[in-house]
Amino acid sequence: MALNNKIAVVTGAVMGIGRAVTETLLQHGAKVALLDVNEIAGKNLTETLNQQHGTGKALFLKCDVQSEQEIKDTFQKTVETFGGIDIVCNNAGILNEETWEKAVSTNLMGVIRGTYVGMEHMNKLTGGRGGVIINMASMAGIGPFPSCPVYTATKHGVVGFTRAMGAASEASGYGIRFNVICPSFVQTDFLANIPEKLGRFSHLADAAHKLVDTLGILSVSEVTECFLELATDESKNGEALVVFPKGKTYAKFPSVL
Ligand SMILES: NC(=O)C1=CN([C@@H]2O[C@H](COP(=O)(O)OP(=O)(O)OC[C@H]3O[C@@H](n4cnc5c(N)ncnc54)[C@H](O)[C@@H]3O)[C@@H](O)[C@H]2O)C=CC1
Ligand SMILES: CCC(=O)/C=C/C=C\C[C@@H](O)/C=C/C=C/C=C\[C@@H](O)CCCC(=O)O
Repeated sequence: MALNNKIAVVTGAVMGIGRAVTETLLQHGAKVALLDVNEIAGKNLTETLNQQHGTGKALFLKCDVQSEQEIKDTFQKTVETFGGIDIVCNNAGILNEETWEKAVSTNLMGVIRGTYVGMEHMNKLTGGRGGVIINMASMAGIGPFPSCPVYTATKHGVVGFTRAMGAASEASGYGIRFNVICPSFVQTDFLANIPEKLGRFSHLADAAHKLVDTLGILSVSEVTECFLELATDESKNGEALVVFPKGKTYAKFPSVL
């Protein structure tokens, strides 16, 4: 699928990986709705992006992915502004083992909300034109991360949900591909103040930092390369693409049948 003239929604689009995905989409000729809770930074970034890529290419919409209504309203506004939705990147996520309910509501439920509302506009069975939904999980969605069990649970959930949606779409004829990206550590603000975010597991921060030293840290552009691959290769559906500084590979899962 070519990205030129496509319409994308990116959640958590104002910083880090989401910003990099947004900029990559714009560089490839797509229009992008940037959804984020950070309104000031979002409006400033969107003004800059429209100066760089042409007026009307980027649209900021304040949205907390914990709110079903805000997701519905901002996706609808995207359709009204740009004329449809072809690509959704459910990227917004947090790590906080103390306020773990918020992490579940953001990381897992936010992805489910964004997927289901995106489908309302994209599903070929209900008048949509199909497309691709790419969810942002983590290596912690593949292997258990001892310092953050709830974060691990949310990301395992995102991987399983996305793979199941890919299978459901193939069986149903939605015309939508569903894929998930599982990065190891990525150089963003997300990695700041980790011990405070680990709560009752803060005693495991040193081990986690040792893991960072062992695995290394990805740049956001290494993650956007994975996004581009999953977005444009129409053979990819139900895939989990794992990316480390040493390289990337499609996860293989045991068959239970
Ligand atoms: N940085 C890393 O080491 C890794 C990050 N990830 C995942 O990638 C995604 C993005 O992470 P980063 O860019 O590193 O984080 P970041 O903290 O740099 O950016 C996250 C963005 O999401 C927004 N956001 C947070 N909660 C939100 C909510 N409820 N509704 C809407 N927007 C919200 C923030 O305002 C921010 O703009 C997350 O899902 C994270 O779990 C996955 C693997 C590694
Ligand atoms: C200091 C870093 C930290 O404590 C938390 C980082 C949180 C966010 C980044 C996260 O999405 C990346 C996780 C990467 C995990 C890598 C490997 C896991 O599968 C843990 C494997 C542990 C093990 O098998 O020993």
